[in-house]
Amino acid sequence: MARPTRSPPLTDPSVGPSSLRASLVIVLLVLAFTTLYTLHTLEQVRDNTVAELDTVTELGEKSIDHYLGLLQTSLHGLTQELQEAAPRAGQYDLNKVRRYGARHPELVDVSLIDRHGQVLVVSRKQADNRLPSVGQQANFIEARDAMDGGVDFVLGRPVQGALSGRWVLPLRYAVRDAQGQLHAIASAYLPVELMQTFWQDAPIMKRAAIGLLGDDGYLRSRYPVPGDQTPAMVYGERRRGALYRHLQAQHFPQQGATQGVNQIGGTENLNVFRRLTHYPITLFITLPMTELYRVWWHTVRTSYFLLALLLGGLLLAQRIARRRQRELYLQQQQARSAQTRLAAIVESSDDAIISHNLDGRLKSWNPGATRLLGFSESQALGQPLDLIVPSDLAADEARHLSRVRQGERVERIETQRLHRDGRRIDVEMSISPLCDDRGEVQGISNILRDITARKTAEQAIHVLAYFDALTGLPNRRQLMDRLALTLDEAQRLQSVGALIFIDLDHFKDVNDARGHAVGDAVLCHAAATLTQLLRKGQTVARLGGDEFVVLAPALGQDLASGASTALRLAEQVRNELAQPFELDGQPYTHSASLGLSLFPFGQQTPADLLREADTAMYQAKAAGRNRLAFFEVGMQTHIEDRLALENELAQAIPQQQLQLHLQAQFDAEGRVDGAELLLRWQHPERGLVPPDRFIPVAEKTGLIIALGDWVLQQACALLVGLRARGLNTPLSINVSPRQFRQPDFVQRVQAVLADTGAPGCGLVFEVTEGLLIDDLQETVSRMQALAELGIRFSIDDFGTGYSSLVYLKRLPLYELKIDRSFVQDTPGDPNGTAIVRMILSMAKHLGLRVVAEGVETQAQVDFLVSSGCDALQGYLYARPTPAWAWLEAQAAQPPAPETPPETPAETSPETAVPPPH
Ligand SMILES: Nc1nc2c(ncn2[C@@H]2O[C@H](COP(=O)(O)OP(=O)(O)OP(=O)(O)O)[C@@H](O)[C@H]2O)c(=O)[nH]1
Repeated sequence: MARPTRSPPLTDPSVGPSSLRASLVIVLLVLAFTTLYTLHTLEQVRDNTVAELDTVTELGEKSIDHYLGLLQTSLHGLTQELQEAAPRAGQYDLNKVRRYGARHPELVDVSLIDRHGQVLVVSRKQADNRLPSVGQQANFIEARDAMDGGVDFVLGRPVQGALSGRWVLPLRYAVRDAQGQLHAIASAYLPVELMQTFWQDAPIMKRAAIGLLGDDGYLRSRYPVPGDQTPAMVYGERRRGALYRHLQAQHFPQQGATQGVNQIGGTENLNVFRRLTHYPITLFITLPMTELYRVWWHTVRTSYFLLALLLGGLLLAQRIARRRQRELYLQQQQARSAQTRLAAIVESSDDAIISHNLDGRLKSWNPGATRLLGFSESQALGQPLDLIVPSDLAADEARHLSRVRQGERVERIETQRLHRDGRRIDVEMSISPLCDDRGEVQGISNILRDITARKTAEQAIHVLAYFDALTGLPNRRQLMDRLALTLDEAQRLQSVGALIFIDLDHFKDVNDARGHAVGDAVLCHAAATLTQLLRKGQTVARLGGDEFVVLAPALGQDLASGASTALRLAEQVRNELAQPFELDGQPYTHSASLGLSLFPFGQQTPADLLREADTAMYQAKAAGRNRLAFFEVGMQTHIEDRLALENELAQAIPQQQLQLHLQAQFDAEGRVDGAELLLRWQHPERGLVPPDRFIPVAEKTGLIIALGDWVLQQACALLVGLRARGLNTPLSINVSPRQFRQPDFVQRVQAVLADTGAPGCGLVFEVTEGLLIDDLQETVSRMQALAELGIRFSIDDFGTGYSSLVYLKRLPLYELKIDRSFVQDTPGDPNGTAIVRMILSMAKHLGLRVVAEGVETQAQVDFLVSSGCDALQGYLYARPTPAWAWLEAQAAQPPAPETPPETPAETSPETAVPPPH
């Protein structure tokens, strides 16, 4: 494992200056943008408003200028009329003034005033007919001064009528003499309300006001007049507000706009103005800035709303991003500290913690791994995993790794790893996948724990628990375990095994005479001797003291064969133990008594079996020691006898103890129609051994092959003898399945026929139905091969096996032999009779000859002959006779005998029974 390196400390980006800076930048940007936008839009709104109001002032100026022009022209007309009609200066036709006043009802008090201010005439009738003087009135004086300066028309500042109390605009026109000197002034008053009607329909904005401001600083008109202002306040005072100050300062410019605090209302207003073309008056529209702002707000509020949304969104996004960063920071911090902790744990762990990539190259290696496996980190890293995996465990390892590659974990398995010095170390191993963020397996980690000490302890415990300390052999516990398993298996497979209980004879004496140590050595020697005798699957155990047990399973498939093998094994054990040996140069001999029990029997338990063998061993001790005893009563004798028979049968052929007997078969007329050869064993001590005793032994031991060959030889020789004597009697011999199935059976038969010169057609091979069951195909082809040599086939003991027309049809058969058990049942037993009839009918149907075996009574003969049986064989006709003697007897008889042959001297009395007719 690479050493943990100190990583630079993590800083929380969500609380750092950069985060604050980011927020600040956003806010500043938005503020800057907002300001610029505000200024820009405000300016736009202002420009638009100014443009809009300017259009209105332009129109207003034209119409008011025109209107005043009309008034001026009208008054000019009056003055011309007065001048032209005056015979001399000052002698004016005052009626013209009155008539003019009557024609212009919109004008209040049309009058003519002399230059001193004395009213000469006034259009409106005065109550007392007195004409006042206005010579002291400021606006008269101002007008006269202006007219003296050459101005003809003066639109004076508003005044309140002395009589009407109405505020009016004085219009004055100069009446001059022939020299152009001012002589009189024609006056008319225009009510300010009349002027206001001009503006009522003007397209100006709500809360805006429109008006006319004279260069003298007095308003000529204003619409509307705010409710808190009296006409005197509006028209009677000289203006001091921003507009007038601006006009004054700018020397009354033609047009323009200015902003400032208004005198009326005291509000900050935008003033747009245009000077009348022909009069010293400026038309203005004044609009409170609040109205402008309102319009501006109306224009921009959607944008501000969107902007606010944007800002809110940005701040929210930034807040979320900050939170994310914080979470990430915390996660990283946790991961970092977990990593540090893990690295420390890995570093200090006693376990080997290693990892490798998917190609099996080692990627990390902790000090624990160095301690456990001897390789330093630098020696191990980059090396293949095989460095530490024993080659015989590579397949296991590959299996584990393929599971881990699928994402599984392999937990706490016990295995071994290679140390640098080549030792194998027992380890407990857990393997886990190392996955990337997406869960893909990128590597594999191994945690290896040294379990050598535990294994050694387990081993020691196991040895103590299951092995005998002195001899190292399995002890009683282990024996009982194995016995239980073996017994189960034997019961399942139905194979016979044996348990041999061995107790050394007089072992106590060894201890007493030579000491315990020598006694121990003797026990070890016995253990070694027994171990050497063991075959695969067999167990020898020491129960304690001088008691040993040999467990030998699967000695045979049946009791007889199992028992005889067990007996041989036990004899061998006894023999070997009885062999003299040396200990420290001293010769020793000892013997042992053996008890033998076979299994499985019924519900035998391991304890039963051990007790039985023990009991048998005590019998052996009681019988004089150095011997063996079977637990089963009578079995020993039986087995011993059978073993002896096996040995003796092997000698029977070379010692010419076998004989061939012959039993003739007769046809319905009592003529010899054939003969069956029967094997007899004439034992020197046992006398005549019956075939049912030695044939099974021969079958089991394989001696049947040799016996079969001998019989075939003899039969052929006999056949040749018969033919030499002019007899064609066919001879039947029994062929055992084992003999028939020899791979070279056909060749052997062929060779014997050739050797002896016997004709194949003189031989009938009797086979049992059992032969036909296994591998029918092979049987058929072999029979056909033999049939080609002329040999015919007969099914022996027909009816006791698996009769089936299927195979009967397929076989090259010559005859069927009805088993004696059915023949004996005829004609009395209806079942037997029915079976025999059925066989006869079937044989007839298949065209086969039928021979009835075991015919003993005339009633049977009568039944069989009447039922169509072809040949009869049995004691009623002839007992088995030594074959060569029979041959001689046959040769001596005249040919074509009508009656069955006389039985030879040694035959039984039954053979003398007269033949059936
Ligand atoms: N040397 C030695 N002797 C042992 C050990 N365990 C038991 N013995 C002795 O073995 C002897 C067993 O004797 P037995 O089998 O009862 O009697 P025996 O002398 O063999 O006589 P038989 O069995 O009747 O032929 C006893 O004297 C035990 O003390 C051992 O581990 N070592």
